[in-house]
Amino acid sequence: MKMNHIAVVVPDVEEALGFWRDALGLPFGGVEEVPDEAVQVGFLSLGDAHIELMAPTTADSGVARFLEKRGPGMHHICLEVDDIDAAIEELAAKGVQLIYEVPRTRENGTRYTFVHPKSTGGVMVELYENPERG
Ligand SMILES: CC[C@@H](C(=O)O)C(=O)SCCNC(=O)CCNC(=O)[C@H](O)C(C)(C)COP(=O)(O)OP(=O)(O)OC[C@H]1O[C@@H](n2cnc3c(N)ncnc32)[C@H](O)[C@@H]1OP(=O)(O)O
Ligand SMILES: [Co+2]
Repeated sequence: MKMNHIAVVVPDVEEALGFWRDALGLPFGGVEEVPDEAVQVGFLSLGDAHIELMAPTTADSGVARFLEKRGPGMHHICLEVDDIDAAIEELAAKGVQLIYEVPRTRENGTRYTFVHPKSTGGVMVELYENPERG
């Protein structure tokens, strides 16, 4: 298992690049819309992991509520697993609450789910199926 990304909620991705790309100098991969999650995201490279900047695109999403309630800041960490179905089964059997019991699939084919913060002591954990997995 390895760290894939750390996600930061921001009001505006382009504006947040002023620090993460322009001041810190992290390579930026461009802005993408993720309609399934009602977010606009921008990934910046950090070694073989990433920073994911995330801005809500609707007012009634979990991310919008997070921004409303808590303001901008850390939203989740994303860990890579080799087999997301096995990981979900194993975690569920241990009483861990998964947000998507059936993994969602991103446009790039990456399958993912989230562990509810209530099961982790308050840190939302996203699980990505290792995109290099054969
Ligand atoms: C771009 C795609 C993908 C990627 O490729 O990386 C992404 O990263 S998409 C990221 C956005 N999508 C998600 O976050 C989906 C999973 N999240 C959810 O389904 C919801 O946000 C939630 C976690 C189930 C919360 O539901 P919500 O309807 O917002 O309820 P509340 O606002 O009442 O929150 C309940 C409870 O949980 C606390 N909370 C919410 N978000 C977080 C968080 N990120 N980290 C820690 N805690 C969080 C919230 O504070 C509430 O706690 P209490 O107030 O103590 O009840
Ligand atoms: Co993420």
